[in-house]
Amino acid sequence: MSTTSDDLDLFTPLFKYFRRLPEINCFKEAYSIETHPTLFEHCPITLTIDVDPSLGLQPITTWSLYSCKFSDGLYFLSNSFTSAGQRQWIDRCINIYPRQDKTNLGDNSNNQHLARIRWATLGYHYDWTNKIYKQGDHTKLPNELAQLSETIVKVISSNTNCPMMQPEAAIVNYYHINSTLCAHTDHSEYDALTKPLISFSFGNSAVFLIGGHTKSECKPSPILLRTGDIILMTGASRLCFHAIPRILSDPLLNDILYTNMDDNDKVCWSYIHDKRININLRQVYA
Ligand SMILES: O=C(O)CCC(=O)C(=O)O
Ligand SMILES: [Fe+2]
Repeated sequence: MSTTSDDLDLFTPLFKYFRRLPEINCFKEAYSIETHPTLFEHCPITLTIDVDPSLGLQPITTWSLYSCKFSDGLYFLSNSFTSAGQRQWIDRCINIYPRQDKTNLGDNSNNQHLARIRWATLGYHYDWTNKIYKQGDHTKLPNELAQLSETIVKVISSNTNCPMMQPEAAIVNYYHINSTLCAHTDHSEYDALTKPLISFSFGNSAVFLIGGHTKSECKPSPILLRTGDIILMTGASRLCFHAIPRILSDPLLNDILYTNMDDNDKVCWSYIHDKRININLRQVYA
């Protein structure tokens, strides 16, 4: 069968390109406010609400919100976490969230297998084999995670046309330096597909590729995600193909996160210094 231009896969070649590109070039070529300022449109934040100090966030006046001109409905938010706040979220992802049985390892209640953890699900658990959520397969979404995503979505939606979202399911992804995440869309949220998906990055950096609704619709755009960055997928971007072709070792990570380490910080640093953690949250039901 011949391949027509309509079904030409534009995603995989770029995935392979970033998979192999020297790290220094990844930092230059993946879009960031510093390297590609014209691709981001600054959205002034006008809402001021009291933010619970336990969420590890900076005052809202310091947050920088941008809409991404290369992907309709995609928002990028930086400068919203304090360093101590990021350390606290990394600590939870290392010491609390993986201690349960909904992980790639099954039961990890004693956290003995942390080095081999790849994902943990919270709230409604995603069934990776059948690509569904089940009403009965549910544990409580940790309060602090629900509060964090509600706070951020509230601020973003008050300044954009992004709808509000009730967080019901979270996936925590753990990446080693050589890990990748293949191209996919997140479409299992039944009747909540008009609701945004929010995604937090901690630890080392990543190249995040976002393309179209099919792999052939458009060439994907590469975004640089660093520790503390947040992206929100809403509107057209909510159902776009995306992937992580590359984790990048961030030379500044120690300075950003772990100056003056106490004993617990040392444990966290020994894990995160060569990893990246992503937490993403979705509404599942209407
Ligand atoms: O690690 C990331 O930034 C993306 C994760 C993701 O796309 C997913 O879990 O569905
Ligand atoms: Fe995804």
